Parts: sequence; structure tokens; C-alpha cells
Amino acid sequence: MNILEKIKIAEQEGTPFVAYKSPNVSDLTFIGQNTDELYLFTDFSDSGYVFAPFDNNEDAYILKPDIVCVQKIESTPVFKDKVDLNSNVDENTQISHQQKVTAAVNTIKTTGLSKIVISRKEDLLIDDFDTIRIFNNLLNSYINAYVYLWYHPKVGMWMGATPETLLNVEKGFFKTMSLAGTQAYKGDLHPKWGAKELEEQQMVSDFIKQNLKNTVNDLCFSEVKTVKAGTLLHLKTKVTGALKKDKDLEKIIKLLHPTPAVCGLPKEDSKTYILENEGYHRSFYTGYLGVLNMNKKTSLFVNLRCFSIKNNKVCLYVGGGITKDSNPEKEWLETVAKSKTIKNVLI
Ligand SMILES: C=C(O[C@H]1C=CC=C(C(=O)O)[C@@H]1O)C(=O)O
Repeated sequence: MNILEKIKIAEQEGTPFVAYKSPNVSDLTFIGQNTDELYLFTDFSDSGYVFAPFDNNEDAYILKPDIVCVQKIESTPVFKDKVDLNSNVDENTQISHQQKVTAAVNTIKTTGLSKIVISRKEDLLIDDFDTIRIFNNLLNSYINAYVYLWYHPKVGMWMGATPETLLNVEKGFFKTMSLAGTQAYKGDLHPKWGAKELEEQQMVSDFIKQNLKNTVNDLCFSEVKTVKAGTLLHLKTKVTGALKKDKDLEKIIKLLHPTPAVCGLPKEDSKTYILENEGYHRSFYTGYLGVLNMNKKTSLFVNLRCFSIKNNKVCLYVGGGITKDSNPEKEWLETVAKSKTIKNVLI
């Protein structure tokens, strides 16, 4: 039985599972749990598939890997840019988002905060939502992303194609990244970046340096590069290093999450600002997910470009980093462009 058939059966029977594909590999992995028990994730020496929310005061879960199978898939890139950027733009949603951006810019200018990530959610009704078809679309559209489908009958179903690694650890060495700044891809992989985007991404790199320098060895930063994520471009710095001891995994995850790519700076103040002012519940968007201590590897990603599904209702989540130089209309358009990366696989 192939993995897509396993997904269909697990969904019908209501048993928890996740299927995922790491960036630029052809292995699709399925992890299934035998019972519908909902296990809380509290112990970082545990082994399984972690699904954690943005707010670490809320419950995070771990799937027990009772069934694990891996299958090679042929991903034929079939990316089609089907959604018109100007379609489905709701005026009230735009006004409300721009007001939140303006308020965040004012807060940044008058307090010690230097960056706040402001996001929003969008509900869509999809007739006869076909899990397999949409997951296949995601797999074929975003070859260099971490593509996943996660389901637990007591929590719900989530899917996404994220460009952002939170943490990879193997044999004592780790990799993370500083990813921020967005512009539309217009055929040029070496475009000019504005000062706002360069500063916004540098803030993420500085945060990683500040937080990890005393906890790890051999902390190294690559040069900043432009990377493509669907129809978007981001700025990325690769970060590598060595753990001082195995049990530092918990410490490092807690130091990194939520990074300023999805929260802000300083971390706790921006998080408080978001929880008080964003006006909706982020849930697992901007949380993290992935395998923990399986085959001596941990591979966690930040939950971006994602959506939850309940019956035929899809709820998608998008945001962007706000600094003192943010322009509210440009920030709105950035969220519209990000929502397009999701809508393109839904239709
Ligand atoms: C918060 C999101 O993106 C983050 C990752 C890359 C670029 C970002 C930006 O340009 O603002 C965000 O920091 C999102 O996609 O919802």
C-alpha cells in the first residue's frame, strides 16, 4: 500500500498520522499512531513527531511513531500560478490589517521594540475538500519546501509548505537559519533588496548569535543569500554549530522559538504585543513541527505557509515582519502574496 492510500485509510478511520517530505529530497515519510491517544509534548528526550503551537503556554503534541514508512516519490514540478493577486481582496480585512501594521509601527517608534511580526487568518470554503489531491498539489508545487500533512482526530488537520528550518540536529552538529524579508519573484534570483528587508533579516541573524553564542560551540554564519519559496523570494543566512551536550537540545529549541522571523524583538515583549493586539488565535501557525530524536536525528521546521482544515473550511495564516520603516499597504500586499502560495494549491 502506498503512502497516499495509507493517508486515506487513516483519515477515514480517524487515526493520528503525519506525512512529510523534506526540502529537495524524493522521500515521502508516513508516521502513524495506533491509537487516538493525544500525547502532550513536554519531554525533549522523547522520540516522535512534534507539533507545537506559537505560544508555548499552550499544549504541544507528539505523535508516537508506531508505524513508519518511507516511499520515493516522483515530484514533477507542476507549479501553476493560478490565483490573481488582486482577487478575493476583502476591503475590511485590508483596512484592519493595515491598522494593525500602523499601530505596530507606532509602538516600535515609541518603545524599545524593534520588530513585531503581524499576521492574519483568512477563511475559505472549498467544495468537497480532497485531502489527497491538495497534498499532492503541495508536494508537486513546493519541491524545495518542507511539505507536510498532520492529522489528529482530537486536534484537527493541518497542511503546509514551509521554507523555514527551526533546527536540525545530527551527531552533535546543528543547523538553523535566519530567514526574513520578502519580495515577489519576477524571474531574477539576484534582485535588489531594500534597507527595510535587509535590516529585518539582520535582526534575526543577530538574535540567533546573541542567544546561541554562549550555549553552543563553533557558531558559524554563511553570507546572506536570496532564496525562492514558490512565487516569493526571501533573504537567508545559514547557521551551523555544535552542541556542547546532547541535553542542550531543549535549551536551544527554547532559545530559538519563536524566532524574530515569526515573533519579533525583544522576544518576550513582541510576543506579549502579538497576543494582546493581533486579534485572533495563531494556534499552530508560527509554531514548529517535525521529528524529534528519531534515528538519532531531530529535524524541526517553523509552521509557515500553512492552513488548517475542518470539513470544507480552510483557514490559512499569513504574516510579515514589521519594523519602523514598514509601509502598511506594502505589508498588506506581502500577506496577499503569501496567501497566494497557499491558494494556488487549493484550486
Ligand atoms: C511570517 C511569515 O514569514 C516570515 C518568514 C519569511 C519572511 C518573512 C517576512 O518577510 O516578513 C517573515 O518573517 C509568514 O509567511 O507568514
